[in-house]
Amino acid sequence: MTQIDTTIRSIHAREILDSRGNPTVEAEVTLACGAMGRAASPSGASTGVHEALELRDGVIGRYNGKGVQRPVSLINGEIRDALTGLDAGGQQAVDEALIRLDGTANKENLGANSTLAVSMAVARAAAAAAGRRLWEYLGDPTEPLLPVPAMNILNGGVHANWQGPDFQEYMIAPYGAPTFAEALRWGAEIYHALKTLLKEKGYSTGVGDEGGFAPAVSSNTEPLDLIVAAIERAGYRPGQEIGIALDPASSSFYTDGAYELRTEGLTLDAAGMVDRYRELADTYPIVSIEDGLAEDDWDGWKLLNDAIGDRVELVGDDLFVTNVNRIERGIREGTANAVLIKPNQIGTVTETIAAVRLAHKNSWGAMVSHRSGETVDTFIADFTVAMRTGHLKAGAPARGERVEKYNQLLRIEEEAGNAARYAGRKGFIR
Ligand SMILES: C=C(OP(=O)(O)O)C(=O)O
Ligand SMILES: [Mg+2]
Repeated sequence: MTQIDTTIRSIHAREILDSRGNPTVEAEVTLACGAMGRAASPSGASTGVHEALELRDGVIGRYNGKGVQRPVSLINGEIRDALTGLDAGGQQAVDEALIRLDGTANKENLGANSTLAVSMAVARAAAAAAGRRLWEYLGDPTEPLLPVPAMNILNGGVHANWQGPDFQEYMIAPYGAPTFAEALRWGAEIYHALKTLLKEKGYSTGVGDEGGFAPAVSSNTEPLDLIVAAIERAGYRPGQEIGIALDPASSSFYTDGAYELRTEGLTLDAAGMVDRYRELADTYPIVSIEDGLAEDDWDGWKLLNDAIGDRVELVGDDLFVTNVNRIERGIREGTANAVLIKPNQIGTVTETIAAVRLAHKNSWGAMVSHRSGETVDTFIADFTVAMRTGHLKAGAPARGERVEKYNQLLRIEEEAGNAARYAGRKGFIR
């Protein structure tokens, strides 16, 4: 049998638009055997200061400085030159070449948007050459684990232009469903029930960046009451069948030791925020809180983990930025019990896998995540199944760039057939 030649023959990048109408980078990698992989980098709005650099042109004029001509020409130049001739089947070696070429800890020379698009496209091309689906190629095809979708049905913070609550994301997690397909259906039904409820109450049903509604509520708890009512109206049991996950994204309302809850006219310190979260966890079926404290408030995080870490998943996003060095510190100091996994925070598939593995090795949760600025790229859906993370967040069960991830998971569940398992409540480890 002739060996399939997976040598990288050509790499091409172009500028495309993301879901916010901002330019982003798409890369195509073609192999000697003719197989091709295409992938696009997403982009955050509430980005952590410790994330790897997202390289943009910075010149006012073209897309108001948000252009990506530089990353595009880096891929079509230096990156193509360095990677051409390497074996796409060796993902780690290809990613190491990217890391070496960049030469900084934070992808400051090439930009994580450049490296990630290429890294993901390499994996796709290699999977295509091997005649395997991406989730099979990236993981163990005999153990596909379909994640609980944490669906963001009510948007606040910067994702709603500060018109809604201070907390950025209110998500529903249908862990009681028997399959992923059912979980998605339940979520969509609750989304529609919430829309009806909002209309009845005279709220706007306009949506934020991730497709959730963005009503001008008067507190950060009102969305929780609305969501519990929507769950019940759709015929499901809050707590038993559907959990609630929060991402306050608190770095965005934190300055110098003070958390400013503008909606409620209240300023709290870390201990005040911890009391608040404890109360919320006592009152509502909250299974997960992401970025409850700010990105460098390690002491505040520890307080929170000591207070409710035994019963609520506490996920570090801006705190850990998918970076093994920061995750290691978190594990050492006991500041959280889970990590959010965003591939573009670190910039290669291999480094993203390392972050998931480190979390799992320490019995921490790993929740894979989209960005608020997305494309229809579905890499994270396959990645979640392959890494068996048990949960992922990809926005509302509405809007093309969000549902495309969920729709891909429907395809995967079907492809996996009898081998498919739905993570259910175990998707949230606590
Ligand atoms: C998805 C998120 O938002 P962004 O992409 O804007 O960082 C988040 O904070 O988890
Ligand atoms: Mg977050």
